[in-house]
Amino acid sequence: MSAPIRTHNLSVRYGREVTLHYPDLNLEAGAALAITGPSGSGKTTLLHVLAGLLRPASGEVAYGNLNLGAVPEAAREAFRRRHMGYVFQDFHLMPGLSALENVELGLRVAGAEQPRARARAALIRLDLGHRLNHRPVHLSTGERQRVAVARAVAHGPGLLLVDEPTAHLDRNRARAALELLLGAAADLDATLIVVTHDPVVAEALPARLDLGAPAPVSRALVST
Ligand SMILES: Nc1ncnc2c1ncn2[C@@H]1O[C@H](COP(=O)(O)OP(=O)(O)OP(=O)(O)O)[C@@H](O)[C@H]1O
Repeated sequence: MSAPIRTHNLSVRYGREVTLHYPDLNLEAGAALAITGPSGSGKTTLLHVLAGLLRPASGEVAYGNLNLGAVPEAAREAFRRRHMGYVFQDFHLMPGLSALENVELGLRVAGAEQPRARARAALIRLDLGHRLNHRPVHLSTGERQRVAVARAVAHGPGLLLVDEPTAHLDRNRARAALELLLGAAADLDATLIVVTHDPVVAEALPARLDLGAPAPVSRALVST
């Protein structure tokens, strides 16, 4: 289920010293947005707020008719598990589990049926059929990333949140990672939000929110 995303008046506070204020977002269902800005401008923090992993000090995040901050934590978590996929910058794979088990675990947590078969299918779709039983330590960085993407998309989320997808990759692999994400989002008809320092990634997405600009730089689908 992909839904429009709207934020209003968002701010986040870390202790007394750091307060981050965000421009309002207004994304149509199925949009693709790059969040850019200098180090420390609050990109990852915004992704965490959009995922419901971090409570803002003020403001609202709404997915369609659901106001994420207004529902109890259990409902927020259930929504996150069913409808969101998150690819962390350093992947957050379980080191003791194989590629297949990592993706399967994500599906079990999401409450999906036939988690093993679906995990296998997701990995095969991402050309990892020959790495199903390898643990992360025995995979290349690009392969680990594909496992992380497979885990994020296998349950069919309507929203895919991705943090620095090309940070660890050379130019060719970065392009492949970008195509992988765009393809996965298109397959799912999902909204894609990507935090990135990489101009190639930012240019490939139709909408951009630049947190470092004096006033937010808006392209299609982002309103302030
Ligand atoms: N858990 C935390 N406790 C205190 N301050 C934090 C915490 N997480 C982030 N910050 C601060 O909030 C600000 C924004 O951090 P954030 O990681 O969101 O920025 P970013 O734009 O993603 O940076 P980078 O590009 O370096 O990853 C920074 O000043 C950072 O030091």
